[in-house]
Amino acid sequence: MRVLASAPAKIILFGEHSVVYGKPAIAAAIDLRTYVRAEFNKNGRIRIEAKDIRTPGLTVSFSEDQIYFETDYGRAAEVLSYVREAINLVMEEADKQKGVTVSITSQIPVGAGLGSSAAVAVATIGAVSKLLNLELSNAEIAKLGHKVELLVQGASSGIDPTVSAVGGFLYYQNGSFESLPVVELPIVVGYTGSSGSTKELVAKVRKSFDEMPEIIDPILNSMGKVVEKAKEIILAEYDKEIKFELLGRLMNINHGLLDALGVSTKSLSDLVYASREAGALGAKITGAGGGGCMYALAPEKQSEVATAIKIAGGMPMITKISKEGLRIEEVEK
Ligand SMILES: Nc1ncnc2c1ncn2[C@@H]1O[C@H](COP(=O)(O)OP(=O)(O)OP(=O)(O)O)[C@@H](O)[C@H]1O
Ligand SMILES: C[C@@](O)(CCO)CC(=O)[O-]
Ligand SMILES: [Mg+2]
Repeated sequence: MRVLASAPAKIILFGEHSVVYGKPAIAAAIDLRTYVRAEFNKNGRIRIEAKDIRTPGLTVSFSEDQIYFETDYGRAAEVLSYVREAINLVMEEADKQKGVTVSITSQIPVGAGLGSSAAVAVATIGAVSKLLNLELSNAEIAKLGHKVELLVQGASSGIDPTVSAVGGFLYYQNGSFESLPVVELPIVVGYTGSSGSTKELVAKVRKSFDEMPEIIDPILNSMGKVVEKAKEIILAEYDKEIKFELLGRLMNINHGLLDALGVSTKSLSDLVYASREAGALGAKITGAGGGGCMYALAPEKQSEVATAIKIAGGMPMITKISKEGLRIEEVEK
């Protein structure tokens, strides 16, 4: 038997980082996907084929007629830890230990704030649980995805695996979520081309919080307030124009607060300011930061903002919200 599952990337519209401290956040699944194929194998081992992930810790040295490869196996194995933990949790849940081969292909840039870790965990849990005949709802898969992120990262709010499993537009707080009506947002995502590790960025914010709680706590509280206000605006019966203008202002405030937490970089802020100058109503980091992506809200200015992002050295992506979360694509008996 073979199963192919897929799960989407996400953008965090408002509230990354503060969501780890129990504040609310708003996120949407987008139309970039990670595909995971799972099948039984005969050798009884877990085999992971990650087709588009770079191997860290690889050193190659050349002499005239020979090539030497040295691998830091610890670092190479670490990169697959989201997939390994996802497979282990499903096997524990099913109370079965089987030889399974998992093969991954992904459209989502890695470490770029678009939830590649959550998508790979959710698609793996989806494919392997179907293979083992375990009937799990998408909400249960989201919980297992959250466990995977906690095991690998040490800290995670759970918003990324939840939005990847459930899809659509979500308001999330402390493990509970509410689906919001899908507003077609005219956004442009800008990718700096560099990456940041969520585990390290969440740890960096934690360190500042522990060292200067009297300064960091009010910033996190403000972020929570920005999210509450954004939800109010999304649900209000305003004209689109007013809605976008207000949401744009809140995005700019949220970006400033993220910068104050120390998770922006020069290239991220360059893309943010270039987008605003090209007519975006708002622009901010999306995801953990430290590199990766920002997004801009640019009604009727999407192509101007995309060009400005390109000129500022980034890679623009015009994406749509994906109503669908985890999807079982194929089951071959
Ligand atoms: N296609 C893939 N195959 C295997 N592992 C992957 C794949 N994509 C992502 N990962 C895992 O996820 C890690 C990146 O996760 P990380 O949480 O740091 O960034 P992100 O999820 O892309 O961004 P964010 O968490 O800010 O949304 C990679 O180092 C790797 O361990
Ligand atoms: C930085 C963070 O808030 C979002 C990463 O996409 C981490 C988390 O919520 O687990
Ligand atoms: Mg992640």
